[in-house]
Amino acid sequence: LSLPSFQIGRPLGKGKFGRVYLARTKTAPHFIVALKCLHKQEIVAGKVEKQVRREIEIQQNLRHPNILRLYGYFHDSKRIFLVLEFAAKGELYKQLSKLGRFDEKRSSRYIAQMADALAYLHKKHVIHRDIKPENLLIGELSCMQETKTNMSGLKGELKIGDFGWSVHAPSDRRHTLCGTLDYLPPEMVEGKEHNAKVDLWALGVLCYEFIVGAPPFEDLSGHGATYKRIRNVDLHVPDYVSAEAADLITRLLQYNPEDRLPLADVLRHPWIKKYEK
Ligand SMILES: CC(C)CCNC(=O)Cn1cc(-c2ccc3c(-c4nc5ccccc5[nH]4)n[nH]c3c2)cn1
Repeated sequence: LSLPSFQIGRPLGKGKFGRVYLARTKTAPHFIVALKCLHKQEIVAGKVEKQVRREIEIQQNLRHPNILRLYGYFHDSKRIFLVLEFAAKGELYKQLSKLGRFDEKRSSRYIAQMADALAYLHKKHVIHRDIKPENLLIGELSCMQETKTNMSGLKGELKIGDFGWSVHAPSDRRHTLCGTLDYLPPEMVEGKEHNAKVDLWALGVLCYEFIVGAPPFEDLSGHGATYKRIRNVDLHVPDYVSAEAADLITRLLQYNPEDRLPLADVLRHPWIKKYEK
């Protein structure tokens, strides 16, 4: 695996440490991949060498349909190249910005896929800690998967695209900084120690944002106001949201991490089961 074996295509986006390009292997079978180029001196300057090694280590060992694959990596004197899975339908948050919000069927299927991926991660003692629309991609469903997993009529399947990826796309809806604020649970806002249940809180925030089109505690008057709303779990569910969806959101957005609905129960929740067929 090395650079000359790839034909490089258009840029797909800018990650935190570098750019991502559409790429294809020169020899048959022609694999389409997302090739991410990291600059070594940026990693050294950013003192993130250990973090990048750890993220590569983690992502290389993960195998789940809703987690973006890292097929491998190679480097030359100045750069590290990550050979990542190509998600055919691109970045989820662009679809969310375009549509404003998703209907409950699509939201339910996406939340079920996220719960499945998080259950897999937690079993491997990986806490994601950064679940938000900017880190999610939408893949292509093969016709086989379409039938097998009853995802008929769904627009592709979700892929958690990062373990350290933030896009600085110009059209991003929110300033990257406060975007990260919206998904923080009370225990992290209050600087207490946290565990895997932070992902349950984030799943609740994600579910709300899919259906409503904005995160539940967003307060454009500033960080302090958002912190306060998170700490007070100041949640207002609009009345167009179905009772089952509101029930799942409320059971996840619990101040006390121990009170949050476990992933196994999320996957059995009526709002998830009702769209499974
Ligand atoms: C920090 C590093 C060591 C961890 C490894 N993970 C990443 O680098 C995370 N990452 C994933 C990407 C990424 C970005 C975009 C895509 C795409 C993609 N498909 C598209 C289709 C249409 C329009 C845009 C698209 N982007 N597929 N796979 C991707 C992968 C960028 N950074």
